[in-house]
Amino acid sequence: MKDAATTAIPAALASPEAYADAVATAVRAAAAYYSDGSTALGDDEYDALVRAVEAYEREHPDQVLPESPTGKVAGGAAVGDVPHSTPMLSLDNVFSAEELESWAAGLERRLGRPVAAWCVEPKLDGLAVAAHYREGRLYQVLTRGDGLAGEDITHAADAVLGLPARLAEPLDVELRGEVLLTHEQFEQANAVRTAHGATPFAHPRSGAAGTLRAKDRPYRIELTFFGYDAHGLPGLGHVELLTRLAELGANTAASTHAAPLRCATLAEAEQRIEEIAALRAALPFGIDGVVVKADAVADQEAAGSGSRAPRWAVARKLQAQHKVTRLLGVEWNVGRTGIIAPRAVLDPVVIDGVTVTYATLHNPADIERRGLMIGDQVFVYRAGDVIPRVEAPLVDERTGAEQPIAFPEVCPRCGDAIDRAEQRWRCVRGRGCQAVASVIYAAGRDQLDIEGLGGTRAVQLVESGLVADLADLFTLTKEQLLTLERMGDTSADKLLAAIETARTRPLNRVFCALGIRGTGRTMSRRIAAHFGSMAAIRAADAVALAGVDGIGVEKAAVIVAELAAVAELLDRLVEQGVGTQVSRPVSAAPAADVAAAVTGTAVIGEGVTGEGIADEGATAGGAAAGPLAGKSVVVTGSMTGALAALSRNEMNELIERAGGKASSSVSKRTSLLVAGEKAGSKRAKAEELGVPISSPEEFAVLVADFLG
Ligand SMILES: NC(=O)c1ccc[n+]([C@@H]2O[C@H](COP(=O)([O-])OP(=O)(O)OC[C@H]3O[C@@H](n4cnc5c(N)ncnc54)[C@H](O)[C@@H]3O)[C@@H](O)[C@H]2O)c1
Ligand SMILES: [Zn+2]
Repeated sequence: MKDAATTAIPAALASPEAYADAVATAVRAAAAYYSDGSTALGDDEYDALVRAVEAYEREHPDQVLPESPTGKVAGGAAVGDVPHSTPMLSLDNVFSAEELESWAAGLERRLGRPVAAWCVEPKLDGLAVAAHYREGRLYQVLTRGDGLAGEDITHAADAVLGLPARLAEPLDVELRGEVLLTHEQFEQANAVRTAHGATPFAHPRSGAAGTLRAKDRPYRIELTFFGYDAHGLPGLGHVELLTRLAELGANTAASTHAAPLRCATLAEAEQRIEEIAALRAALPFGIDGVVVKADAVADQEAAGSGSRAPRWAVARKLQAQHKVTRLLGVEWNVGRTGIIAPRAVLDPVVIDGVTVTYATLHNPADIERRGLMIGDQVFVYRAGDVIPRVEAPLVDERTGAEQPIAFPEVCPRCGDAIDRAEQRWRCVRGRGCQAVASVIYAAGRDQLDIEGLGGTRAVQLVESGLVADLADLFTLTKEQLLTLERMGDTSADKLLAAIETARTRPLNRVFCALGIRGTGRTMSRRIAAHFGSMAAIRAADAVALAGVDGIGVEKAAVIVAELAAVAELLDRLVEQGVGTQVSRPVSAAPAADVAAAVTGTAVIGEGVTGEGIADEGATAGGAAAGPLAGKSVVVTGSMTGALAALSRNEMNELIERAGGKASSSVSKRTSLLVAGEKAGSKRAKAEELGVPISSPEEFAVLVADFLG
């Protein structure tokens, strides 16, 4: 698990002025945060700032400013006028396993004995409320406020799911817990708000805060309650208390995948923290940490509480999933089906350990609803592997220099008209929009290598209606070609011959020609060698694809989806006998000779199904044996001698046919560097690491059998 607050921690505060500045910044941020969430600081930055302030105050106790946020619930920024029965406290934070261990050691020193048991539960990212029941009926709900007194928000209670108006038993109790908007409730809330002409919430927590405090809204927004504390149910350990809350009819985190767990040792607790952190992206609501509590009442009472936080519980913070950054621009990309999708270009920002540069904006209507402008400070959300998204602009932070976002007038790829009938805009050509681009790509040297099929011809073929996709190329007749302008007898014959040659290109080239996202030349070679036939690739699910070296679960899912989108094209290619070759000797000879050489290699027929193919394919792909078996080979510089005519891609294919693995960078694990003329830094690196180096001529001898 990545540790929180590793980014943007301010340097230690060096002077009273720097300290005063930091305090002022934190106070401003907290005021914004607890009112409407419009703070320009991410939680990580805020926490780092407060830690710097704390460190300074430890060194200079005489200089502590009265407005300092340290030691106060809500950093002193929230208020209330209804006193609480007992203070509603905050939680102390730890940011790493080491800090958690030293916190636990401190607690056990204070107790003078080991903690009897721990409870580990999600830290729900909403706001704390106290719900008062008399004879089992809910009569008052309060916010945390400054911890001593809160605001009365009873009016909002009936929109809070999981907070029953009536308990299962007629008790006088006070339930405490978190109110939040689940991801789904957040989306619904913003849909409802924009439908009413209101600005969308910047993120779920500020949405929950705003919703609880608002009165007389013309629409209803549902929220969710998670109970984790109570007054009036004495003598129960924490896990027992949670069970009791559920019995009474309140929702608790026990109803989720990240259920609270009682752990006998701190090691077990740490493991549960990891588990909950790993579940984070999949949970239907936001969490900003994991809470560790001493479970036993005796331990809790003996430890007691400070003015800001209990001593028997601590929050292990996770990195924030919302960050503020600047919207630098908007790009418009045209998808395979002609959908024109806007994408935000961001000032790069690290979210949960990953640098985010682009974020989805869904569709043009979405941009308008959110009222985004270029140059805006925006909230960006990223959870796990999902595509980051822009949630909302920080309107208060505008300087006046922001520019409106320009929407395209015509299709940014083909220049034809845009169909704006749906929320998602689309090029009027639909899939055809991409035809020219994809035909040119497919005909490229590293794909099908069809000579004479460059830009002008591709446009001509598509415009004439003869070719709508790759498969159509293989049904072209001479008569059809002769109808095209500037197409004579000879050029038609030449083009048809080049296409015939392309029909026998090995599977990896044909697969690469499809232009599936996430599968460049290297990945296409691996996929072809792994599956052995187009039919097997087409039948592969995400699990099977994830079995290919270098394809993770996430990428596998993308490839499966893309393959499904071109399934019909794949079938037509197979029907036409395209891509049924597994491998061929690479040759510097002209295309006609290559075609002749192909007949000597393994050919896997179409229509064969099942695992047999994959095995055969692996052998035919040469991965199992050969002079380079088990070796990782890097090529650099320009090739000479027998290898002179090979492109880098062909060199890589050669390496893999000879049993090796082609790689692009030199490391300790590199077995051999093939260094041609003008080899530079890779050669130096190989020398430094003691990696064997061979010349192109020596290498050609080594793999002579595979050269054709
Ligand atoms: N970005 C900003 O500008 C800014 C400004 C102020 C505060 N903040 C954020 O708010 C945090 C401080 O806020 P805080 O004082 O509300 O503390 P906190 O949110 O870090 O922790 C205490 C709160 O956690 C909640 N909580 C959630 N699940 C819980 C559980 N299972 N058991 C017990 N409590 C649970 C309760 O509401 C409790 O009051 C900061 O660490 C920072 O991340 C950010
Ligand atoms: Zn178009």
